[in-house]
Amino acid sequence: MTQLDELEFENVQIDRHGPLAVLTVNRPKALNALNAETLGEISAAVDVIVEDAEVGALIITGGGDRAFVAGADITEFKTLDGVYAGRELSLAGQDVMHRIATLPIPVIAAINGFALGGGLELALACDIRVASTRAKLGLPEVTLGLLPGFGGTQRLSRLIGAGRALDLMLTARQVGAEEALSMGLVNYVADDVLSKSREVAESILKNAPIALSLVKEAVRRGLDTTLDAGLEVEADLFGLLVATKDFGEGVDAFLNKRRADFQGE
Ligand SMILES: C/C=C/C(=O)SCCNC(=O)CCNC(=O)[C@H](O)C(C)(C)COP(=O)(O)OP(=O)(O)OC[C@H]1O[C@@H](n2cnc3c(N)ncnc32)[C@H](O)[C@@H]1OP(=O)(O)O
Repeated sequence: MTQLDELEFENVQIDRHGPLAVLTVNRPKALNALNAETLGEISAAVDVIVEDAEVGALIITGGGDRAFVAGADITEFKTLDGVYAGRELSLAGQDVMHRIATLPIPVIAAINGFALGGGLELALACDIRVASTRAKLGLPEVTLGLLPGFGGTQRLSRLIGAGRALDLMLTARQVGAEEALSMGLVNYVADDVLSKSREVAESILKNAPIALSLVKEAVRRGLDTTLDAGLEVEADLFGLLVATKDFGEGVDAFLNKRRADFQGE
């Protein structure tokens, strides 16, 4: 099995800091635009991260000091011909975003600059978004005669509501970090986005890992169904957690006024 530390890619860099992995999309000359190679590398990296029991949280960020990710690589659009090729590109991008969204560990987008088009869609696939004060976020696909095809039409509407999402998608305007915060598009704004993301990750990592994973699952599955069905999912997952050793540890730690030592069991 490939180890995380052994991975070597052209456009993606993985760093490990104990239980925290940092995935950097690293094509600064193209503002980290997602060409096919980079999408494939992100996907491969995520596959290895999911297998690595030592990794408890992931931060995704962009290389260089200007961009998180400035979208899908527009230079590759020139070779797109026809409905079928367009649909395949969209499905391929959606698949990568889905892999990130369904990772069993918390994922934080450290948005260190432009997060446009597929770049914002990448951030939307993460659980928590931290934006730099210099960040610019938007879905400008209609300026190219496209729509956000890496999950943006669906995830943005679910996150901030259809009205706000349609405003961003139809005007193609870019919003700064403070406006993004006010509309719930990002969770935090910080000067040092990586350090803030690490701080958020560390506070998450104090908690029980299986509980974190099932919180994600409950929210994700609930968004795709009715309230009644979502409440069923919640009760099922709650039941599973009550059967974990970590639940016993958490309750015992509370009652004995000590810090819990969760093992992910
Ligand atoms: C399903 C998903 C669809 C999509 O994601 S569609 C794409 C959505 N994204 C966009 O439309 C954004 C495209 N980029 C821009 O509008 C601009 O860039 C910025 C506003 C982000 C920054 O502008 P400035 O400061 O003037 O920089 P610069 O000279 O345009 O960019 C530096 C280099 O980066 C390349 N680049 C930027 N974004 C992309 C991209 N999305 N695809 C391919 N290349 C990109 C440029 O071309 C250029 O390169 P060079 O130095 O060789 O001229």
